[in-house]
Amino acid sequence: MTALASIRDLTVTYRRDGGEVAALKRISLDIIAGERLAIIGESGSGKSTLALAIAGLLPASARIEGHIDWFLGSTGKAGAKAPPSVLPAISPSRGEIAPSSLSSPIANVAGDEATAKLPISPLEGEMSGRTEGGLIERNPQKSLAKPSQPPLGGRDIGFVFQDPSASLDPVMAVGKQIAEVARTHLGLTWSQAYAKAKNLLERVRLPDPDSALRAFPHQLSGGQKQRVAIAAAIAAGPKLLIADEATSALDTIVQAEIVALIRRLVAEDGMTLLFISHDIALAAELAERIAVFRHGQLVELGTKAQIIGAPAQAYTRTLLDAHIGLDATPLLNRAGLNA
Ligand SMILES: Nc1ncnc2c1ncn2[C@@H]1O[C@H](COP(=O)(O)OP(=O)(O)OP(=O)(O)O)[C@@H](O)[C@H]1O
Repeated sequence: MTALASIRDLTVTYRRDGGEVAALKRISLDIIAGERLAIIGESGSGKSTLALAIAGLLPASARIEGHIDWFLGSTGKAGAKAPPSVLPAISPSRGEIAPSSLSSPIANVAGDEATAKLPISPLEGEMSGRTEGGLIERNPQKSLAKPSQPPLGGRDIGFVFQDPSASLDPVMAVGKQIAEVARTHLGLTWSQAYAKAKNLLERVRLPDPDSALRAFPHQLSGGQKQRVAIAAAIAAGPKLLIADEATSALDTIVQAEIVALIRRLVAEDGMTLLFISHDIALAAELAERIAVFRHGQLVELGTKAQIIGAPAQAYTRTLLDAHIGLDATPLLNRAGLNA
């Protein structure tokens, strides 16, 4: 097992109303290549902040300490020639990956500088010497590989947000939105990119992909829009797919269908999945490992069986106890649901 990303001592502090909010406190965590890792915790525990930090999408108001080493590997595209712009029509304010994410501000560099850390904070050199707080992963994956170049948002990392309406351009046909990602990152012609978009719409099981290509987001249901957002997120063949509360805005049946869809696509494309949810039952349906966050700290990390069957922390037990229906038949196992 090798790490895709190795997060060390990650601390994120937001400036707000003249004060500071510590959103993440010295998080150390490996994301293993090919795994499905769920991040769970109550509202405000820092889950989204972690996702944004990994994707290099934190706002300028965030102070970042610590570092993330990436190991995109030989099949990684870190060395590939990157086009100058990424998803030009999609802005971070609408919840998508933007040109600012061309490289993570918290990542190491390769080559001779492989062990050097990039400046990680607007207030440079703020590596904390504190040791208290946060759970350090017991058996972090020791990777002998040199860190690779930081990932390119939209190409190496696909991001699916909670609200598909906010992440899709309302005045652009969905086919073009997907094709644009493929064209930008894979260097395809428009006609090749549209063919890819159609194939992706088929893969995410949108009915009538030919007409769906020409549809605008408002003509689609919430679940269909999320399928389009997922298609756009995977259009460039990212190694890591981050789904941040990607099903929370959907009703329970559609939620289960989208979870099933994500699981299928991740398996088909060999992606690593970071699935962020406040819903421990949903996370348990999808994840192989679960990391439990509370108040910006990683309080427990283990396999699904460990976390669900024998949680070590009282907080994890509370989360489990609070979840009515965890023992019920998982929605995904019920008949009639389509991925
Ligand atoms: N842009 C921001 N500016 C200031 N504070 C922020 C910002 N984003 C998040 N926070 C604060 O950081 C803390 C962690 O927030 P975060 O959104 O990461 O938690 P979360 O676990 O994803 O919560 P939720 O499930 O409600 O989305 C919270 O106290 C939140 O208010």
